[in-house]
Amino acid sequence: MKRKYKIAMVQMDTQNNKEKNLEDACAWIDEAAASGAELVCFPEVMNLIGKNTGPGGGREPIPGYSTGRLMEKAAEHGIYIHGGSITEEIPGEKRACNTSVLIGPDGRILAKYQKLHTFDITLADGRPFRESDRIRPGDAVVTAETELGCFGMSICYDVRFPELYRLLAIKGARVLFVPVSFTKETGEEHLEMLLRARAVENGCYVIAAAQTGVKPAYTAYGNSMLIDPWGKVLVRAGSETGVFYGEIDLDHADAVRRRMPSLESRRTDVYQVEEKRK
Ligand SMILES: O=C(O)CCC(=O)C(=O)O
Repeated sequence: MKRKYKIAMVQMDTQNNKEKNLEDACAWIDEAAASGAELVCFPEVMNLIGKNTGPGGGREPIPGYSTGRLMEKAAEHGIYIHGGSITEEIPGEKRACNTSVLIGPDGRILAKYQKLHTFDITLADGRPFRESDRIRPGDAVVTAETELGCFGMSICYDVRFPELYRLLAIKGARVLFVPVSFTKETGEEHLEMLLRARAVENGCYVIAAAQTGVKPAYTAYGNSMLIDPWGKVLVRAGSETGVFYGEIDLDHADAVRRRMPSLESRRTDVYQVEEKRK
């Protein structure tokens, strides 16, 4: 297993033109691979965000067109790609899923995760935001054992539910994916705090590749971040699009867990976080 490697986070301003979004994504993968990144990570709904795509619009099966493009690129460069998320068509279902894939260096999908917590809130200006109208939540906690270590999967609003990340850590995750498309208002107040908390409490790296720019329903916050297991912000983007590089060092992650053994000090005789469906 590789203990130290370079990663790339792609910060995107995904709009209502799937072909352009994917062309941009592929160009960024080429750039990241050329610079030696072994893992390239994308934000939530990386392939299409638009008014006219309609409720659950732009959905695709997985594997399908968008994931296929990423799979080809992973195989071409022999790298891992975390596909942020796309809207997944579920046969026979009215609603789609908000789904992440992790693709291995041979171009195959190693893990698939469907967002567990749908973002249903009233925005500060009074407008309702109801992701569950078009997105059916998933029902599985997903980790992936790879040559780069064990990854834990999650998406955006999930970051507000610490039990999920505790479970991911208990299942062995050392690096947590949190692809985001946070609203500017909640991002400014909460994103860094939530990402750092999930990193510190679980002794894990957190990779949060983000959407930026003005979308039909909200302005995305940007600020892609890589956080180390001690809670340090190693890399932080602003509101610009592009590729941001950082390093994962699993020996450092081990050292942090030795220094602060909170996972080991849990009182499972008094309380327990439990996975209900496997
Ligand atoms: O939790 C938040 O404040 C934002 C979440 C969000 O935008 C999402 O899950 O799509």
